[in-house]
Parts: sequence; structure tokens; C-alpha cells
Amino acid sequence: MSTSDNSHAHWPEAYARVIHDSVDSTMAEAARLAPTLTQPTWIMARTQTAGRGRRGRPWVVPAGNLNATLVFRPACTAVEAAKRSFLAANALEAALAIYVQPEKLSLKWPNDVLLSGGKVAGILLESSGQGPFVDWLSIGFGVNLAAVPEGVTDAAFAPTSLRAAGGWDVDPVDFLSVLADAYATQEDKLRTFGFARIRDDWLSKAARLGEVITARTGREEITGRFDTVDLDGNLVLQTAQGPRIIPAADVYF
Ligand SMILES: O=C(O)CCCC[C@@H]1SC[C@@H]2NC(=O)N[C@@H]21
Repeated sequence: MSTSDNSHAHWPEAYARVIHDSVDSTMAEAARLAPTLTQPTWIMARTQTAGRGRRGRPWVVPAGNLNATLVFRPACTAVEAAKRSFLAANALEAALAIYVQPEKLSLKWPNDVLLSGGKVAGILLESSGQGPFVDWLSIGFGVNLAAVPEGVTDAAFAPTSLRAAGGWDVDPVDFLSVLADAYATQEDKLRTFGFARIRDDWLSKAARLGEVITARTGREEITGRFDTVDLDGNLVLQTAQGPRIIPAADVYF
């Protein structure tokens, strides 16, 4: 499928945008630019030579996918800043739902977007700061619009792309506009209703809620019923030994 329909895209006024042909990583570029920025800024690159994923994994991306980082000063603590990953996932889901049947999309804790059960997008958060508040926060978005990344070893969630799943073709620049608009809406919701509303939206799209899943923390493997995500963004599993609250892990179904 293909479309040149860009009518959904409404660039949010408060945000700046920089588009590169190639950078090492939009996360690295965000860190370099952060000290000089005067407004929240989206940095996009058509290609990255040293893209990075969560837990230090490389993120190697074929042409035609979205590589973008939003960098801003959220004026909050690191704990509050980390909750932005749920806003990011909600925004990605809303943006992708314009190009593919929404019922094919779901969210995997903490911050992957699944399309027909395969990983279509990943989110990476980085922040910096010495004081009680973070100095700046970067939210990286890698979205498989046209093709799947190379060398992905996580067989539990084989990567997929919007194109492979029968979605509409979309240019990364057009998708960036849709995503930026969706993300700005999430920030409005956070300001107006608080994190409980963001969490509710996330839970309404959560994959395997109420089912038995496994979380690997690096130190242990915990299996239990996926009860909820709490108001701090932790995963809550009901296990044979009682409830477990898990701040960080990789989840497997
Ligand atoms: O491991 C994950 O699931 C997160 C992947 C995040 C990749 C994106 S692509 C844009 C930004 N720049 C990077 O180097 N990484 C993030």
C-alpha cells in the first residue's frame, strides 16, 4: 500500500524539528545539542551509523524506518522522567493506528510496541542531571516502517514492520509529524489529568494483561499473572509467593 496523504500531520507549535540525512545516533546528537536548546526538539535522521537500543544493544536500521529522538527539559525528577516511556508508547500506538488496523497493535511493558505480536517499534530513554531534577531527557523512537532491523537476536519477539504487516507506506518525515502531534497530546493529558490517565490508556492496550508472563531482571526470572502496572510504572505480577513489583526487566510471553 502507499499513500501521500499527509493530512493527519499537524506539527505541534511548541516543538522544534531538525532532520539529518545521517548521524551516528539521534540519542548522541540529542546529548550534544541539549545544552544549547531553548525548546523541546525532535531530531530525526534518515540513517544512523551507530544506533543504540536498550541495555546497550546495537540498533541497526534499514533505510525507510524512523529514527528520531525528542529532547527536552521536563522539570521533574528522574523517577517522574522515566514515566515518559508510557507517554511515548501511547503516542507511538496512536500514530501507528493511523496506518494499520488498531486492533493489531498492543503494548509490551515497559516500552515496546507490538504489531500482530511482532516488535514494530522500540523506545529508549536517556537523561542527564546532578540535582533533584533531570537536566534534560531524551526519548528515542525506532519504528520499523519499511523493513525489519538487521541482526535482532530476540527471537521471542521477532521484529516486524508496518509494511510487512500490511500497513500503509509512510515516509519517515510524515510519520514524525504524526508522532510529534500524538506525543504533544500525551503531554497535555499528563498535565491535565496526571499519570493515572496515561497509565489507564497504556493498560487499555497492554499485551497479555491478566495472563501468565515471565520477567527477566538480569538477576532472576519471575513468572506470574500480569496484574497491572502501578502508579510508578512498575510491573506487578501475582506469583505463587505473592505479588512482585518489578521496576526493570525484559518481559517474555
Ligand atoms: O532497544 C529498543 O527497543 C530501543 C530502540 C531505540 C532505537 C532508537 S532509533 C532512534 C534513537 N537513536 C538511537 O540510537 N536509538 C533510538
